Parts: sequence; structure tokens; C-alpha cells
Amino acid sequence: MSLNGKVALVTGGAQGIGRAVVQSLLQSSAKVVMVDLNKALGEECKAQLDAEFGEGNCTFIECDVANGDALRDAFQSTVGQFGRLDIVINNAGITNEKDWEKTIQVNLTSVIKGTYLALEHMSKEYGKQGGTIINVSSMAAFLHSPHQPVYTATKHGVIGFTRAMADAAIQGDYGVRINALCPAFVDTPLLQSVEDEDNMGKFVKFKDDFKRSMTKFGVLQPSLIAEGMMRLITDTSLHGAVMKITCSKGIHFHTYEPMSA
Ligand SMILES: NC(=O)C1=CN([C@@H]2O[C@H](COP(=O)(O)OP(=O)(O)OC[C@H]3O[C@@H](n4cnc5c(N)ncnc54)[C@H](O)[C@@H]3O)[C@@H](O)[C@H]2O)C=CC1
Ligand SMILES: CC/C=C\C[C@H](O)/C=C/C=C\C=C\C=C\C(=O)[C@@H](O)C/C=C\CCC(=O)O
Repeated sequence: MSLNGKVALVTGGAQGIGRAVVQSLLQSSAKVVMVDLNKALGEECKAQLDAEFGEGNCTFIECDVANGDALRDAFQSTVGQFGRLDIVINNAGITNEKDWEKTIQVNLTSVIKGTYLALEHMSKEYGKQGGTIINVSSMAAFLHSPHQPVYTATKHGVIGFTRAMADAAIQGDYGVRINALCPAFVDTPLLQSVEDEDNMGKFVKFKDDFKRSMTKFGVLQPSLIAEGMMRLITDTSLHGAVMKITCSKGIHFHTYEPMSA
């Protein structure tokens, strides 16, 4: 499906999963803004993508998503440059059990802020044309590990927030679809940080248990996650969905039991 004329903003777009979905979006003829903390990575990524897709199709904005004003400016710059915003992927995330407040700030608070900023630029409640938002959670929300308790909490929070906002979008007639995506282990630099005491603090001693899970459940490639994201973007029937991507079941969806009285 062509996304010609559509504009996407991807946080954490310079590496890993975000880089993979940026590539897929450009392959589908969307314009893409990569928002990332890492200036060197972002500029290198933009140069590569300009060479592959031609200049003028992607932009890199250096921004710490934990800085609300900077994130707001990134959204404004996106609309200023491309004239509209249709797709927002709140993907940036870290795992740091030492600086766990930072983990909450990046993985949850910034996803909430990014969702609200996206609605300011896409929702009919603001007189805009509609759009779609993907918030990135993790299978850690279904299979917790003692290795990363706060990371696990943030990913649970992303799902709860996303499902609640999807209901708000329906009741408020926002015209915006909002979905969550929960990858299992994915072969990116983030996954390598499982070894780092600087990241994992006292919980690093549980890393072998985590690595056994990786061996048991397998490790995915970022390209499959990008495929899942493209499905959430293009399948207009999906709203309030919790997509799970695992080695055993591939791309599938979590089903919630209806609440009984
Ligand atoms: N790699 C994995 O096994 C899994 C990752 N995820 C989630 O997928 C998302 C992407 O993760 P990966 O691609 O694996 O990570 P990664 O570390 O490979 O890439 C993350 C990107 O986000 C950027 N970033 C980090 N903090 C930022 C900040 N404060 N502001 C702006 N940019 C920032 C980094 O510079 C990097 O380019 C995260 O939310 C992560 O929790 C979910 C399940 C599995
Ligand atoms: C330092 C590592 C950082 C992030 C890695 C990632 O975010 C953490 C993932 C944690 C758990 C992954 C679990 C994977 C599970 C599977 O692959 C499933 O096949 C296991 C089977 C059932 C899960 C329960 C369910 O599907 O509801």
C-alpha cells in the first residue's frame, strides 16, 4: 500500500526498530521525520536514506523525547516542513534500572506526551484531518522478568494508556486510530544492554535468567517489527489493538476477556 503524500514522525528512528520502520515508511513513499537523541546516528541514518530514497523525503531532528518542549518543537518543525502529520510512532525507549526515573520518563511519560502532541496535529477535536498513532510496548508486559522491573512497569503502562486513549478517541470522535505494539526480543543494541551493570544495576545478577528466556523464545529481526507497524498503519480496522510479535506466533493480537459484572 502506498503512503504517498503521508507524513510520519518516528521517535528513536535512528537505530534498531525505529530505523527499520523509517525504512519501510520511505519504501511506501511516505515522508518521514526521525526524532532521536543521537545526533551522529541520526545524521548518518539520514545520509544513508537520502542516498537510497532521494533528498527531501526524510529529516532528522535531534531531540530528547524526555524534554517536553523539545518534543513539541519537533512536532511543530515536522508540520512546518511537510505541511501535515498523519502517522506518529512513539518508539524511543531505554532500559535503565539504575536511573529508573529516566526509564519512566522516556518509556512512558514521553509516550503520553507524544500521543497528546500527535492528537494536537491530527485529531478532529483540533480541526485536523485524522491519523494514526502507534505506541511501542513490549512482550515484557506479558512475560515479566526480575531483570528489569521498572522497564516492565513502563511497558504495562503503555498498553493501559493506549487502550484507554483508543476508547477516548472513539467517544471523542478524534478520527485517530491508536494501537500498541509488543515485540518480543529483537536483535538491536538495546537488547545487548542486558549485560550492562550500568543499565541493569543490582538486577544484572539476574541476566542469565533473561538470557535463558532469549534462547527459549528466540530473537526477532527489526524488519518483522516494521512489518507489524506497517500493518497497524495500513489496516484501518485496527484501533485499540495490542499487537504482539513473537518467534513462535509471528504477528498476532492479544485478546482480552470481556469484563464480567
Ligand atoms: N530490542 C528489543 O528486544 C525490544 C525493544 N522494544 C522497544 O522497542 C523500542 C525501540 O527499541 P530498540 O530499537 O530495540 O532500541 P535501540 O536502543 O536499538 O534504539 C532506540 C533508539 O531510540 C533512541 N533514544 C533513546 N532514548 C531517547 C530519547 N530520550 N529521546 C530520543 N531518542 C531516544 C536511541 O538513540 C536509539 O536510536 C523501545 O521502546 C523498546 O523498549 C520492545 C520489545 C523488545
Ligand atoms: C535489555 C532488554 C530490553 C528489552 C527487551 C524486551 O523489551 C523485553 C522482553 C521481555 C520478554 C519477552 C518475552 C517473549 C515472549 C515470547 O516470545 C512468547 O512466545 C512467550 C509465550 C507466551 C507469552 C504470553 C502471551 O503471549 O500472552
